[in-house]
Amino acid sequence: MTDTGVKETFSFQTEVGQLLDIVAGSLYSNREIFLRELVSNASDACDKLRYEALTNPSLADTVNQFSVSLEIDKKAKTLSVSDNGIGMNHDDLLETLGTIARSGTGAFLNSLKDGKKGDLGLIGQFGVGFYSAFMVSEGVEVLTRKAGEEKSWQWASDGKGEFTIEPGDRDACGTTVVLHLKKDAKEFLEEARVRHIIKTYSDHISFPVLLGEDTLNAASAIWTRAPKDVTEEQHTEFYHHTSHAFDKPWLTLHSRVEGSVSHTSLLYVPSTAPFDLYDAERKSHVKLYVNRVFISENTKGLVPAYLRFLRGVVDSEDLTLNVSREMLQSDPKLAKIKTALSKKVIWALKKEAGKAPQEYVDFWKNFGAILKEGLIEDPSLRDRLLEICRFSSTLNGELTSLSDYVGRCNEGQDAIYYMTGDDAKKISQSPHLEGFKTKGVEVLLLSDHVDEFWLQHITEFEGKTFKSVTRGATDLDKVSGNEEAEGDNDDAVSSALNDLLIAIKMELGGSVKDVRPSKRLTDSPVCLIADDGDMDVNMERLLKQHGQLTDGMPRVLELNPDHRVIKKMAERAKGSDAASDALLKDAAHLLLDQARIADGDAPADPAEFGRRLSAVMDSALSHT
Ligand SMILES: Nc1ncnc2c1ncn2[C@@H]1O[C@H](COP(=O)(O)OP(=O)(O)OP(=O)(O)O)[C@@H](O)[C@H]1O
Repeated sequence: MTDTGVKETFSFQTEVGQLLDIVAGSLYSNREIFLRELVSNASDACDKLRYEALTNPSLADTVNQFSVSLEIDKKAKTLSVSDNGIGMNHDDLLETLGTIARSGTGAFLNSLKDGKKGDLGLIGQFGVGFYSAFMVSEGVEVLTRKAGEEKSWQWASDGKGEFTIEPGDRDACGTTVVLHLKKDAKEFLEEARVRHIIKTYSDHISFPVLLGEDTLNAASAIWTRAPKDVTEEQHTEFYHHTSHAFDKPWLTLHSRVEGSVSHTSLLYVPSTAPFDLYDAERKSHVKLYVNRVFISENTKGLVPAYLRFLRGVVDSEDLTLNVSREMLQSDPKLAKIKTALSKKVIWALKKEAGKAPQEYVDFWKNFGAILKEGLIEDPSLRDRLLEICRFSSTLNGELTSLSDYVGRCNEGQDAIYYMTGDDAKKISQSPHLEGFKTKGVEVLLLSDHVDEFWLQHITEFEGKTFKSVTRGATDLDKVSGNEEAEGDNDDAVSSALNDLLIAIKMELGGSVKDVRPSKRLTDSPVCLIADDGDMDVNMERLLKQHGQLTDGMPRVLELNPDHRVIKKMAERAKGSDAASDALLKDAAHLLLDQARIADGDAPADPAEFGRRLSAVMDSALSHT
């Protein structure tokens, strides 16, 4: 849309309208945060201009001493926030101050839609940026001029559905936001109140925040201060500012590296999972600064995708300032910083896991699935990552490390047994685990999608191979365990079962790869397994879900020789002509469907399944 030079009226995007209704009507107790949001925007605008001016020489003379100025006018009952940053033109105003810019706001609205209406505490959790001005204002004006452009603009709204844009009058680039305070918000005309708010929430802003002649904040980039000089509160505020988060950082890593690529990093691990963690883009959120000049929010190549939960900043004086963001991404120095950061973070997590194991479990529940992507993507740090991984297992409800698992291995056990699936609880009840449980052999229960994939890359840990309990033969015989778990004698089993195995195999034909006696079952009659070298059952399910596979491969059906049903069927198969025994044939199909159902799949042919079930029940009832 282009400007007409006169006053134009626009409607807010529907979502903004909804948001403003909530914001304006809210009695949100923490409403002073509007000032933090406006100062934060002003500081971002200064950062943006400082960066633009680096690559655009025509902007050089717009770069002054950057600052954010507050002005209180008691008579007019206004509070203004001004900056000499990048400013906005007509299109910017339309695009940004009328629509939802920050993704967190969208998430906030969605959460209200999800039935949590009235839970206004969430405003604090998500932050609503510029629109929070309407918590305290009956009207807001924005006077702005974009750096490098001649025209100025005035945006105005009472927050009731519409806003206007008209030509304005401003002689330098930057933005002034004027708040016409509501009657119940006069406290924000008090200097002492304003000073206190800035000190509390905006002390970390690296530009001076001025009230008259006074600078209200420390005005030095927080990461440049000595770690011991930064308080926990200051970290929390900076974390909120830099990552638009509203929880507390779980872990703060502040350090300086001197060397071929010197850099300072101030990184935070959130205590709650950010909402975009599983977005397909897998964006990093660590800000890059070169010599205190803000370069970019999501620099590719600075932080590996598997550490995308990190927030904070990295500042290096050894990167070249006047190259484009794109060129910077392929700078080998950036790769060095990335490796150093990755090692540092993994090391710190390991330390934390040892120091506060319970808290580490909470961290793991939030970010473990993301961190495990590194097992695939970062072979150089794979071993260190494996050390800090935690897994559910059949031992108890607790998470375990691989070292602890290996420490508990039974005599003769040379494998780390695992089972993958969608849901840890469901997997834990799978028939495949019966033999392992009775024998007291621990099995890892892996329910993150990524598990199936890293297991393709990693075959062993501390000399023990990873082995799926749903694939290939079990080698449980070699493992010592609870005596009662030892199966019946094998020879007797094979002679009694042989005819049944052949009969079932003939009846099921190509729908199974083989039919074999099982060593992993104790309670259930059957289960399906993948043959050695075939794709694991869960992997096949995942690929099908993602449309990358249409037909699965036939599986091996394992029968429990000690199960009553199997024993009876074996007797029957011996005594009669199995090929013409309708009941035996139906039972063979039912067993296959039973195994499929136990895996969470549907019977191959539901109609036939129903018919066979009725036939078998009819027969059973007729004989009792
Ligand atoms: N003082 C300002 N100078 C220049 N642009 C501004 C200023 N204040 C706001 N804006 C523009 O308005 C947009 C919306 O601001 P808002 O605070 O609602 O969200 P945001 O700051 O973009 O959120 P996020 O920082 O999460 O991206 C900003 O992205 C920016 O483009």
